[in-house]
Amino acid sequence: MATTTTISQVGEFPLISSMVGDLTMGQAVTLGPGDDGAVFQVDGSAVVSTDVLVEEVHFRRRWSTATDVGRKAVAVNVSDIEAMGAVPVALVVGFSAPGDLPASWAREFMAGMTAESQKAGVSVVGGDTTGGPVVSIAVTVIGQTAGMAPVRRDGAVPGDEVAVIGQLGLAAAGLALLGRGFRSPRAVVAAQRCPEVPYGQGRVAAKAGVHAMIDVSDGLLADLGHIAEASGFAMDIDTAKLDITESVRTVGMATGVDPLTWVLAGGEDHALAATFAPGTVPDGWTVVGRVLPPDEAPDPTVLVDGQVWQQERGWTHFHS
Ligand SMILES: Nc1ncnc2c1ncn2[C@@H]1O[C@H](COP(=O)(O)OP(=O)(O)OP(=O)(O)O)[C@@H](O)[C@H]1O
Ligand SMILES: Cc1ncc(C[n+]2csc(CCOP(=O)(O)O)c2C)c(N)n1
Ligand SMILES: [Mg+2]
Repeated sequence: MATTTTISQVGEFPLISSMVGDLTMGQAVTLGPGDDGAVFQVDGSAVVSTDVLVEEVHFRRRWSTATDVGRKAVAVNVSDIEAMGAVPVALVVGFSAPGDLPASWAREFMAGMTAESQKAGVSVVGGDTTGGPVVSIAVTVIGQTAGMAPVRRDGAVPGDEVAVIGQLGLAAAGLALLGRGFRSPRAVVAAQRCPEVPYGQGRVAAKAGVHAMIDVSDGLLADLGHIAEASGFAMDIDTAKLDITESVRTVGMATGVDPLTWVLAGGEDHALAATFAPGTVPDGWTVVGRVLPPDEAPDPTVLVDGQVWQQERGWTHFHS
């Protein structure tokens, strides 16, 4: 019977060597993995963000390959740097796993991180590896402002156009499918395994003078709600302007779910949502609503077709 080599059989330091062996460093990196710290240059202010992925909470090993999880760990982190209008530079990864994890899983996870890092233009410069009860991944990403002000959540003003770029609803539709034991349509399942982050578009928005921006990790309404609250103004989303992808409609029909609920409240697509002065929305972005003056809507909330949305607005941890 074939046996699988586990990470406990390999041992901590040989495991680390096998995980970092194929990493390549970008030009800004002067010292990569191997010392007590990594060293790299940033242009302007450093922008830092961190995101944790926990097995059975953010992914299941029977739903996603190690490569998918590695790619997702990079994508969800770089997405926050995009949302700040900054440029990603470096990542560090905390990796915990049970001793019986196949060593190949750990190596393929790093191959996924490497592939997505190359797509996003960022280097994995270091990390930490420990034992733990389940696979847990904590990635910290460092970006640079490179001559532009960081884009915050509190800059929306009445009259702004609310616009999005990237996918909406696919990852949630994919989760619904995987949870029911299906593996197709492929596009939605792929989006749940790893989102298609619109790399570079955060910077495009910053150059266009975007007023406020966020990445859609929990759900469009929940995340736009953070902009509304931070800025102190309400927004109205016009559902007729939302693009509901054909595959999301198909999954909705098959499962008896209104696909609009995934587009409005499904998390994990890591699209970008932002507000712009009228007429300044960059090419490729879709205008889906507007920021309202206080006399039209006094509470800083997100309305849907002018009405209060009575259903879920997005994902929250710790819900029962
Ligand atoms: N344990 C913590 N300690 C300090 N700050 C935290 C902690 N958890 C969250 N924050 C901060 O609270 C804010 C909201 O956190 P959250 O994880 O919701 O970030 P997000 O960007 O909205 O989501 P995502 O990372 O999924 O895109 C962020 O500024 C984050 O840095
Ligand atoms: C096994 C499994 N169960 C549920 C989900 C759905 N899910 C988990 S976290 C999250 C929001 C973003 O998280 P965070 O706020 O931590 O960035 C969503 C929609 C999943 N992906 N896998
Ligand atoms: Mg975010």
